[in-house]
Amino acid sequence: MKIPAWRRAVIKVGSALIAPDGNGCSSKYLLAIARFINECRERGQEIVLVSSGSVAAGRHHFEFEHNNVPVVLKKAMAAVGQTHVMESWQRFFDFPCAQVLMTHDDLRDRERYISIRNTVNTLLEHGIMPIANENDALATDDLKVGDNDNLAAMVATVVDADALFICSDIDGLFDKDPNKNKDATLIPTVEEINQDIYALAGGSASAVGTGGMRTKVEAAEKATTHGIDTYILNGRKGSKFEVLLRNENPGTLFKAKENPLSNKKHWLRHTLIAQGEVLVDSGAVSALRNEGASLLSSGIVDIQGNFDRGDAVLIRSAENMETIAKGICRYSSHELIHIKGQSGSAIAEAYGYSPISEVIHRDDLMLWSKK
Ligand SMILES: Nc1ncnc2c1ncn2[C@@H]1O[C@H](COP(=O)(O)OP(=O)(O)O)[C@@H](O)[C@H]1O
Ligand SMILES: N[C@@H](CCC(=O)OP(=O)(O)O)C(=O)O
Repeated sequence: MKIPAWRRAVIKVGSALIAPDGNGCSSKYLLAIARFINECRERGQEIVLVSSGSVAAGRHHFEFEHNNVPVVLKKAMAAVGQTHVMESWQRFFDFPCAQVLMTHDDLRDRERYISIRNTVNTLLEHGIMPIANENDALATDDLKVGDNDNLAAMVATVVDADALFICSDIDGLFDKDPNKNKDATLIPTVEEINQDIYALAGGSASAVGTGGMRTKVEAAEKATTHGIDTYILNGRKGSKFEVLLRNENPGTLFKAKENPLSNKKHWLRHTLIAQGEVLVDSGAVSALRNEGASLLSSGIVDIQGNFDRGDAVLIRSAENMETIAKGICRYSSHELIHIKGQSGSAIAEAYGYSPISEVIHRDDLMLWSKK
């Protein structure tokens, strides 16, 4: 069966392919990937590469105890390794490549998110191939995406790709970890990513990989809800790229959702991290779910966590703790403690000012589907 046609794709290449020995870059597996990229470009298709490997490529410059690499050393490895990663890729191409480094902090800020999109689009318009990676040399844990599978899915949504190819050291998603189970079988197509699919996905077995299959399924969920077909394929096998060039499924295809989320709703759902929780009463739950209403202060029962104005929060039912929605809150947690449960007029009377009545405006709110 033929796979859906695509015009713009993100290809994610893991560390195990770039630095298979965990010590410097190797062209062993990159040649076949580069050939595929060249062929796609000749066909008029656009490619954005998300390349891991900066830490693995920079390791050999440092001395360290193998099981205990300090974070500061990893960042230094990434800084020097990133130049090797770029050099490695550029050698294969007659067209220029451009380095685009980002952190999660850049993606959750709406202006910087749009700025990344504009830069990448401009590079593509000029025939330059963007090569993205996390800015590991600078980012601290709370500013990071942390793995390049999720980063690649975010990049794919930023640039409105039609396809995401995750090249790994394994043929695709199996019904159990094939590195531990000889009888594992490949799942060629996933229509719906649910808890059963997550339950199959284990961690990484390699010394250089991050996240294993779990982060790949998370990435597939992010991308497919944006309408992007997502594939996991074995980047160690050059034949898999020939399969792709014949428009056939090279591994596991996670099918794109037919009714993708809008750009802003997707960003809210999959990129922003909730900084706290707002517990609401049953009236508010019903107004949010059934009437398309904004969240007003009168429906708020309790607040959990510390957050600032403009942070994302989860809205949960105080009755059964079910998550109802995620939204951008116009008040800080400290402000909400004072105005929770009160109507606009009561607040005006008590405090002598008229607050904005919507704590979370409808346009800044993303409903969860009902259990
Ligand atoms: N159900 C599964 N199907 C396939 N691979 C799995 C599964 N569960 C865990 N894995 C592991 O995930 C690994 C791929 O992830 P990872 O090592 O992070 O690679 P990469 O560097 O390409 O991101 C596989 O080699 C395999 O050991
Ligand atoms: N940003 C890191 C890679 C993180 C990562 O997800 O690695 P991998 O699982 O090999 O794709 C680096 O360049 O070393």
